[in-house]
Amino acid sequence: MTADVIDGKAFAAGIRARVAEGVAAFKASQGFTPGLAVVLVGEDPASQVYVRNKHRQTLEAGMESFEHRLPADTPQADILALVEKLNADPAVNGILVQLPLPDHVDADLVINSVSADKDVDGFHISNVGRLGAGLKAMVPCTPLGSLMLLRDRHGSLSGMNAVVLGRSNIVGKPMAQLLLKDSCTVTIAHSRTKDIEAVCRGADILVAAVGRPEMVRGSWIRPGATVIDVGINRIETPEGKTRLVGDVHFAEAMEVAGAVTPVPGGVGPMTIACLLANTLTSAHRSVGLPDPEGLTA
Ligand SMILES: NC(=O)C1=CN([C@@H]2O[C@H](COP(=O)(O)OP(=O)(O)OC[C@H]3O[C@@H](n4cnc5c(N)ncnc54)[C@H](OP(=O)(O)O)[C@@H]3O)[C@@H](O)[C@H]2O)C=CC1
Ligand SMILES: Nc1nc(=O)c2c([nH]1)NC[C@@H]1CN(c3ccc(C(=O)N[C@@H](CCC(=O)O)C(=O)O)cc3)C=[N+]21
Repeated sequence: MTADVIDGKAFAAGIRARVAEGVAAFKASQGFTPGLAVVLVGEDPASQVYVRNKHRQTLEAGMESFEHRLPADTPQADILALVEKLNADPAVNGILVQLPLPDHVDADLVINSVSADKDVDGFHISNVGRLGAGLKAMVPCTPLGSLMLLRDRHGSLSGMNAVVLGRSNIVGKPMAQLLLKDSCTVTIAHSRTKDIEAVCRGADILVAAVGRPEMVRGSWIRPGATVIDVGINRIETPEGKTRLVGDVHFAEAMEVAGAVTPVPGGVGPMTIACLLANTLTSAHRSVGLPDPEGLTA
């Protein structure tokens, strides 16, 4: 049997179209345009591509995009001063500080200096706490996008066994919180997990976010399971070129799973679409409008 390929690219385009409609309605009723500010420190080439894509898609959704590129040796105080300025700017509804930050910068300090209401990444400690406590929060984009794909496929996730591979603050932990909120039975596996293959084989839903190219083999997957591959790994081919692969061995997964997200074209585009969705949500909340329909967790 061959698994279904979950088309994250197409799904993300649909989300962006809905965001664009929401932005148009927001402008008409409120008389101003929602805006997203992105702060990039340093010249990491992968980050540059990603930031450029975000900029283009933000404009396509009808929002304002403010890019702030700072040199890698920018003092921490200057970064904090920029964030303060963006916090106070009424034209800015969402703020994203691209990670990783250079070593001389305290990333936690910078993340928590962003106003929690404008924290469209959902990384601020009060959003982390709010999500954990089941309160209204800004939800991290990658887990939110993954959840949307799962809900689209299954409707209700209630009672399903979900295994999240990876326990980072930006993907693994918030993913587990969202699955728990949707009444899955959630297991979080990580580098110290014993017999990780057997743990994964118990999953109806397997979310891989480890950053290890093709670590999840076909034998790790329960027949018919839904596999969400968050990993983005650039590897060298035998011909000396590079290509992107996920944390899941795609060809093997296709033989066993019920559905698999590809890399590229799976979770990645959903992350950016959810960033735009979160920015619209933040604009709604800033003026006391109800959350936009179908774009939140
Ligand atoms: N598609 C998208 O939009 C995004 C994709 N990514 C990608 O997702 C992947 C994960 O990112 P991120 O969460 O930031 O990564 P981190 O490096 O922060 O976390 C990786 C996690 O995987 C666990 N892990 C590492 N090696 C193993 C192993 N051999 N066995 C079991 N667990 C292991 C680590 O365990 P421990 O805690 O024990 O060390 C850790 O919890 C990366 O490929 C990244 O590029 C990230 C963000 C967005
Ligand atoms: N504050 C912050 N928030 C983030 O959300 C954040 C971050 N920092 N730092 C880096 C990671 C990584 N990330 C990706 C988003 C989209 C794609 C994406 O669109 N990928 C395309 C392909 C891209 C390509 O071809 O290189 C795809 O999978 O189809 C990838 C990676 C967000 N991150």
